[in-house]
Amino acid sequence: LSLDDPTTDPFLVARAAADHIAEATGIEGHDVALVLGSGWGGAAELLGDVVAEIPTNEIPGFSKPAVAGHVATTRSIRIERADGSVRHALVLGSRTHLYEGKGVRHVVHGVRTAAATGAQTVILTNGCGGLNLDHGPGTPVLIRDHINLTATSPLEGATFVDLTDLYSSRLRDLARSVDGSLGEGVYAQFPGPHYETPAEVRMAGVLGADLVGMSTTLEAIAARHAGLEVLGISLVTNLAAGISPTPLSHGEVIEAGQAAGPRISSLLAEIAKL
Ligand SMILES: Nc1nc2[nH]c(I)nc2c(=O)[nH]1
Repeated sequence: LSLDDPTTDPFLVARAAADHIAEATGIEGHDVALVLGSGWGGAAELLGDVVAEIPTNEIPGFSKPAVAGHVATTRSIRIERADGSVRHALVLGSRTHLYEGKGVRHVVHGVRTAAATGAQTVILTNGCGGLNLDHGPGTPVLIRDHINLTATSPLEGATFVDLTDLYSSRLRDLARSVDGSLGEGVYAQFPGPHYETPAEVRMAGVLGADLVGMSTTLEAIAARHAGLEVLGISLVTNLAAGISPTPLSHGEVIEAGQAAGPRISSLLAEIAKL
């Protein structure tokens, strides 16, 4: 059963992955899945008790992490809600970017696996470049809609899927009930791995984008196709190329991401508990 074999049904691999997760964590079904992008790493611990932590590369369909030595783990977290009910969150340990060249099936395997575990909701987070000066580095922004500039799709064959309200307005309202100051934006995914030129950033702005990144849109499409309700949140880690009058230092970008860590981690934990 390999995603790289075109004759393999990718949903069978997701099923095998979900069965492995149930067996390895002892949790039969998960309710919500989280994909933690750059800057969002601290959220898992605030969600609740880590019931189980398993090596991601032992789950069918998840290949070895790109970064040698970094053992990505997938965690099952028990969320106790205010009304005393319990939900299980699956925090996917690794994200495959399109630019890794492993193929789009790998990019969306995590969300397909999440759906196969029984999750009804997926929260996709990422780090991105911002086009608006009022959403500077360190600002979390709710994704209202996306522009997929990857020229590809995770769906195969005549799989026509409506993407209206892809980024659930219900979940965006819930997120704002946690933090009313949260803004919204349109996220454009470029293939990467290079960053945009100032001209490409200007183009993205003309097209209506507020945020530019290299992930999320393909995962969101696959999540919707798999029946998941989607919430997307970006952390503006830097102003996109050409937006800042003064070139941003890398140190400032790292510092802004780290400074935002505690705030966005507690924000995400509060939202996931709803
Ligand atoms: N495409 C794109 N992706 C990003 N990821 C991060 I963090 N910053 C950027 C950015 O400026 N552009």
